[in-house]
Amino acid sequence: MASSSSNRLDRTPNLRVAAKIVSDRTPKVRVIAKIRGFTGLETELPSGVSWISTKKPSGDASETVTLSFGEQSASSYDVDYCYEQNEDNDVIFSREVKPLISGVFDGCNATIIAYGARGSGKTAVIKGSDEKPGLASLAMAEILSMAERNGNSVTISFYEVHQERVCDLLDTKQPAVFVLEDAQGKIQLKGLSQVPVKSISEFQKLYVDGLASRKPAQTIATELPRRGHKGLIVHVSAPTESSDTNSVGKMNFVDLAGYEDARRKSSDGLSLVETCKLNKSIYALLNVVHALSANESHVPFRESKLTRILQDSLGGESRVLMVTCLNPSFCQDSIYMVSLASRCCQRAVLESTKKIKSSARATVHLSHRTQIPRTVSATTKKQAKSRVPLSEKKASGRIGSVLKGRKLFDEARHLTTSEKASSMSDNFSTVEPSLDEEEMPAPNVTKAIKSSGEENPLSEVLEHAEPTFTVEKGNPFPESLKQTESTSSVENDVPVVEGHLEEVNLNVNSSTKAFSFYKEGQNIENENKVSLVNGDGSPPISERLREISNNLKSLWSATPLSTMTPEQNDASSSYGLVPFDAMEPKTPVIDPSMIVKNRWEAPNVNSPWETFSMRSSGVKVNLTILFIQSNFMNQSVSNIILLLQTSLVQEYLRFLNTADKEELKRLKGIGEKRASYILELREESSEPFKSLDDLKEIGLTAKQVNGLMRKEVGGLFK
Ligand SMILES: Nc1ncnc2c1ncn2[C@@H]1O[C@H](COP(=O)(O)OP(=O)(O)OP(=O)(O)O)[C@@H](O)[C@H]1O
Repeated sequence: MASSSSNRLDRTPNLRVAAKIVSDRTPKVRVIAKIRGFTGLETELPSGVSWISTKKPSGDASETVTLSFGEQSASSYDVDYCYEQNEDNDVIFSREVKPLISGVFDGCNATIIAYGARGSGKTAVIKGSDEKPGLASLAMAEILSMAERNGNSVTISFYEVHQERVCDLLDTKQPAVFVLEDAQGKIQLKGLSQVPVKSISEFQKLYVDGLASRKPAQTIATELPRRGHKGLIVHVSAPTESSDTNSVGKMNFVDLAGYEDARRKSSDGLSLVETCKLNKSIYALLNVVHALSANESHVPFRESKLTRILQDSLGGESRVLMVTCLNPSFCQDSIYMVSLASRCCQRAVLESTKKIKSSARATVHLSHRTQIPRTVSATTKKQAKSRVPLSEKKASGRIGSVLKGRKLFDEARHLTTSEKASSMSDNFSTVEPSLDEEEMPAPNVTKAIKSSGEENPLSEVLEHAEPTFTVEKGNPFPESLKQTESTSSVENDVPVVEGHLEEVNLNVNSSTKAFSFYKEGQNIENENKVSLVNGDGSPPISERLREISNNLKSLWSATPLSTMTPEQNDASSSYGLVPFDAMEPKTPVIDPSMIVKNRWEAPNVNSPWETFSMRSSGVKVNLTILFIQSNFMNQSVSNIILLLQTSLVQEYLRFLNTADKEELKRLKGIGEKRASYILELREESSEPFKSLDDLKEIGLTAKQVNGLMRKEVGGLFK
């Protein structure tokens, strides 16, 4: 098997060249993606049509590849390389893994991590099958032959981390494995067996065949479904003069449990608590990889069992290969996983972004350690304390800039924007941008909802309706989106941990941001009603909504509604609306008595205020009709509503970019000070407000902006 792979490599000179390039320039962390092939149950798309498109600069494995999702490439993310459906494990092995093996024999540990959404092909990549051996088998064959040449010995350990408990998969009689740190800081896995391996068939027996028959005892006892992270350690040792061996290096293969949004019902019956724990450990690993990739001085290894186990194979001189596995058909979790993966390889991107931003605007703290507040109530108090007038904030530097920093993959992502701002403000000696009293409504007070289950903080799952959209698996462009009730975040006593802030560098356009932000606005009250720290490790509402909005945009183009002509378009005609592109809704064509016709055109409009009020009222009329009708109609209406809302946001931003001071003050929430400040920003840039995020520049948090927008459009967004 391995020899067939190496034969193939020998016959393919450019693979050898690629392998050399990788080995010469190999960074500490490399993030690649692999799109898995279609299974028999999935409908293959016609040739040339793909849900994921890849932009490879020159097809070279050494250059960054941009992955885009959906027909209109609504979301795109960079990774170091992407392997297509037709590229098998042996290609990945030759290019990515083989160059790391010689390093292992030189004492440089390596870790290969397959991660991604459920069913994205992680096991197929790591373990593989008889026909298509996985990276572990291919590497093992190479390691064994090198060991034979060099006189080294090889042993393997195989473990599973399940709900933060570690068990030995090669010796199921072992009750548990303990992760200990010795006086020298070396990690010891007490209770984990190391089994000598001399041939690939022995390895197959232990690892591939053995996996099925050596199910951990707990599973057999309880028959509960079990989803954990599986790790294989291949130890290479050198003989010593005594009978002992000296460890030379090791190679780890990790098949992470599939990520699944905790707010959806688990597809394999995992409880919410279990899914939360699992996701939390995925975030912990990503945090570590990000910190390593960004060369942070602090790497949060202690955040999970898995990162503890891998500590000496991730840190130091070790090399890490992240294989982001992608489902070939629509999968929202896949997009989310790629977005996180891409942050781990944004080394250069972050630097360049920093330069651009700092010249144009205020300095943004890109990497900063901070603490997550213990409880929500503590955060709220801090928030109240930190309010200072806008003028003072301005004097102390450009307000809101620091808000662009964002905690990476952990619990802080579950804080509302204002809380994030608050927690950051404490660290940056900056403040939560407040609303001037005379200008703005009093902020909502965050209520922490107490969990009645003392032992289990997640036992009382609140059933607030934060909508999530799910689509049928196997259909890359589902025609309808199904709205499901989902569980909310719940209060969890989050331990104080250290993490990293990075600049938000979501590769989405401004319209997308505006779009998603508005959706966020719909839920912000729900966010406020429940406690804000979610211990589940699942993404925050804003992040999820941003994804959802991206997906909606791409799905929109794939629905019959968007592709039909107006006459064919049942949905739009029955609602009295003409089809529109995302940013330019047109006048509805139904019942003239219900619709304000041609307000979009606004031929004799003279001022930005008139334009804004006419156009926005046009949208409001459409929205009103849709809201009335949507009680009876299918999900497509919701899509239209969202797009109309987006257009309203665009009008609002356009107004902020063009209105004079007096006109600005006509907006709710904009007073003398804020209007002056907007004009100042416009002196620096002709169009300072490209998305609602940019409103942070005038000291408004997401929640506050949402309040403003809701005031502007009345109750339409409730
Ligand atoms: N290259 C491929 N071509 C066709 N089918 C594949 C390919 N890779 C994986 N599959 C199939 O896709 C399904 C999911 O694969 P796999 O079990 O490897 O995913 P996973 O990410 O490990 O799943 P989980 O999240 O449940 O651990 C399996 O039925 C597998 O046979």
